[in-house]
Amino acid sequence: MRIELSNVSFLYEKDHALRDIDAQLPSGKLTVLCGKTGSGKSTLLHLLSGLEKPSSGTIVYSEANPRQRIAIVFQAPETQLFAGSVRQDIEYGLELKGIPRQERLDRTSQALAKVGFDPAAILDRSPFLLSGGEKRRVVIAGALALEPDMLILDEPTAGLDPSSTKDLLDVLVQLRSQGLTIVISTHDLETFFPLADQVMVMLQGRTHYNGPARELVSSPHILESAGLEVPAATRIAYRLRSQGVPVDVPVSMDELLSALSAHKLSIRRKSLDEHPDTAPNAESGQASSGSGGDAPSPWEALETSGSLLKRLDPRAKWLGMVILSLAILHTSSLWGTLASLLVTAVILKAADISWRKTWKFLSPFFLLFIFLWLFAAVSIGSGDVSIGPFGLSYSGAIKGGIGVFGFLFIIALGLAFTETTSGVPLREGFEWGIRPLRRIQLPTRDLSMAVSITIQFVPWILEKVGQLRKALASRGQDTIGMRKWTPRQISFLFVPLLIIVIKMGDELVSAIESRGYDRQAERTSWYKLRWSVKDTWVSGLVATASSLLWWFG
Ligand SMILES: Nc1ncnc2c1ncn2[C@@H]1O[C@H](COP(=O)(O)OP(=O)(O)OP(=O)(O)O)[C@@H](O)[C@H]1O
Repeated sequence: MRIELSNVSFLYEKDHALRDIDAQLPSGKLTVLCGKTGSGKSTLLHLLSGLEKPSSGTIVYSEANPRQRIAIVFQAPETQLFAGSVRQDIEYGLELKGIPRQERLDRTSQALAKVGFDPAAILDRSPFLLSGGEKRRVVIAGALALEPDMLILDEPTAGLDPSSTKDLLDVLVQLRSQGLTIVISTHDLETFFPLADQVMVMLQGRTHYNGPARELVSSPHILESAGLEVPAATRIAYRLRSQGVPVDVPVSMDELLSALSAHKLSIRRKSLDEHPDTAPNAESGQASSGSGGDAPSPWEALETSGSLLKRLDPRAKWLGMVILSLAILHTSSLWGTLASLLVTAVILKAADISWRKTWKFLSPFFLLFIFLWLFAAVSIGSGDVSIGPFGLSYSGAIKGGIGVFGFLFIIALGLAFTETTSGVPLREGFEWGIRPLRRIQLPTRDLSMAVSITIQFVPWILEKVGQLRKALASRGQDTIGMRKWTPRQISFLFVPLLIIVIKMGDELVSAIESRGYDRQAERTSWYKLRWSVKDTWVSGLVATASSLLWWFG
């Protein structure tokens, strides 16, 4: 499959992740995509696979139905495994395509063999209990079982040991020789340059270079100006050339070694003092001590810039959040709901959060809230309108609607709060608020830590849900919206999500313990709470708005 991109740009919210990309990905070739972190590689892969649409520009595929013909393997393999056994996991995509049972099993076994497994030994194992390298190969087998025309791999060697990496490279070389078009995003230039038919270097969302790897290593300044390290073999070759050894610039260490075998090298020993590279670096000895004197802590530096809400003292935000939430919950009229909507909108604007982001954040709650709304409006037997055995009451519908919208506004306020307050200020502010409870022996410090971690977990979990949805969609689901998903597919989201959350919780506990967390010991805070005039003004405004809502809403 051949792909042609013309003038392709992509925006997340308001920020450009890709700008004006023009490129061709030739059929049956292996293209390596590299660039510094954040340069737009993963975004480009999502566009190529059809999981995202360009904000502008066009992507033309040489075949019809590209979504069905392109398989993508994302960065973290654990986000793509969801079934109880390796076999079920790989067969999932085939089931969606309506492939009969026996053919499914044959294709699954063949795909597992292609990535170096003994199918009989692994088919019934739980994918969650495999090692990182094995999980990655199972995910690739799942992609290959779909018999795609193009395979896209995002960081396939990250976290793999050298022998697993070599196994993976052998698989890729074999697949390319069978005509598969392969696109790989990677930071591992040493490993993939020797394989690449074409290299695309990304820089700040643009194509910085597009051409053969050999030309790229012949002009190492291109890699350097993109913030990438020139591969070791290339650097050694340049050093040798500068010292009079006539070697061609290689794309791999093997190539360099075989070029060197033609030369008789005599290595002159230099004393250490002659080496500028090994001279002690006076500046490096002056690393910052961390105590920093009056220098602001990392959190303080972060929170003195950005939106108005970001610059407020966390105590002002906690107070505002609590009194506004109480006032919103107290409203009982449609006017009160409209006023709450207005206040929430103003706060979201002050937090610089777009409507699109708010909508995306709230949408997972809609189903639950519609159910709660119906629950408030519908009763058995009585009501203003009868539908079979059920009755619909207008007053119940209005009361339920007011309550449901109130909760949605409070969740949106929570979004504004967590988006503008990082972990430490959030915890310090909360701890300050509940400090009086220490007198009744309440463990306020543990409580504030638990609350701050839990609050920060919410956006993280939503992001994981998004990744899992994309992983399922990449197996052949036609839409990445939730509406066309069956309950079984939705249930597939929960097992891996639960595993990810439990694993994250476990790692968090180990991290806290390994840092010597002692509940009794006094703590030195990195972050100083500072109340300013602006906090007083904003708190006054929020208190006035909350009082008006309370009395007139
Ligand atoms: N879901 C998102 N919402 C908002 N911005 C995003 C999102 N995902 C990525 N970005 C931004 O888009 C830009 C490109 O990100 P992308 O993940 O494509 O880079 P990358 O080159 O793949 O990075 P890495 O090598 O670290 O994986 C970055 O500035 C990133 O912060």
